[in-house]
Amino acid sequence: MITPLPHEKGFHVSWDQIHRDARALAWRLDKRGPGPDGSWRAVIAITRGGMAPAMIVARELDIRMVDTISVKSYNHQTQAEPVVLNRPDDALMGDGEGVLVVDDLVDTGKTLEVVRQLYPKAHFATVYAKPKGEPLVDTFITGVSQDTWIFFPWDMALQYVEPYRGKD
Ligand SMILES: O=P(O)(O)OC[C@H]1O[C@H](OP(=O)(O)OP(=O)(O)O)[C@H](O)[C@@H]1O
Ligand code: HPA
Ligand SMILES: [Mg+2]
Repeated sequence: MITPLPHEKGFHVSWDQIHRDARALAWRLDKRGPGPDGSWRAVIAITRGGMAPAMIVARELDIRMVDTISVKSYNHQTQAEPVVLNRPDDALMGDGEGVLVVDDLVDTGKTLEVVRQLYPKAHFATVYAKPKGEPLVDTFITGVSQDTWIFFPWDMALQYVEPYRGKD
């Protein structure tokens, strides 16, 4: 028996696409920080999905202080309560003032809700956002419908597909 997927549509993102979109996110955030020149003082990546976008944002904005917070919410497409497994030193990040928290996407917003409680003054940025999560994110690049599952390049591989004529 085939178990139906909980999401009707698939949005497949290539490495090239995530690179372009994460760059667009960085450019949108440029000079919008609370520093005297609009700079941000640090980036926190929400692992694991936020690590690639956070690296690209930090590179574009020339931010060298980069740390991670480990949050696990999903097992494949099944959601559980988010658990914080590891987080930055409080002395470095404080209440999040001047800190960019970066993730690949916001879906229901539960992950960002947990991280926001830890860093109430941080700026929350994701590359993609679904409608339920939008109120939890300050800046994002592309909106995707709630019934869509986003497939990232690190979860996919190039695969052979049967020619159309060979299917029946
Ligand atoms: O808005 P939410 O409904 O909370 O979902 C969004 C979060 O879920 C995914 O992470 P996941 O927990 O699957 O871990 P991963 O980043 O290690 O893949 C994704 O990378 C976001 O962090
Ligand atoms: O649409 C999604 N794609 C990948 N990971 C996710 N985690 C929550 N929603 C998603
Ligand atoms: Mg994640």
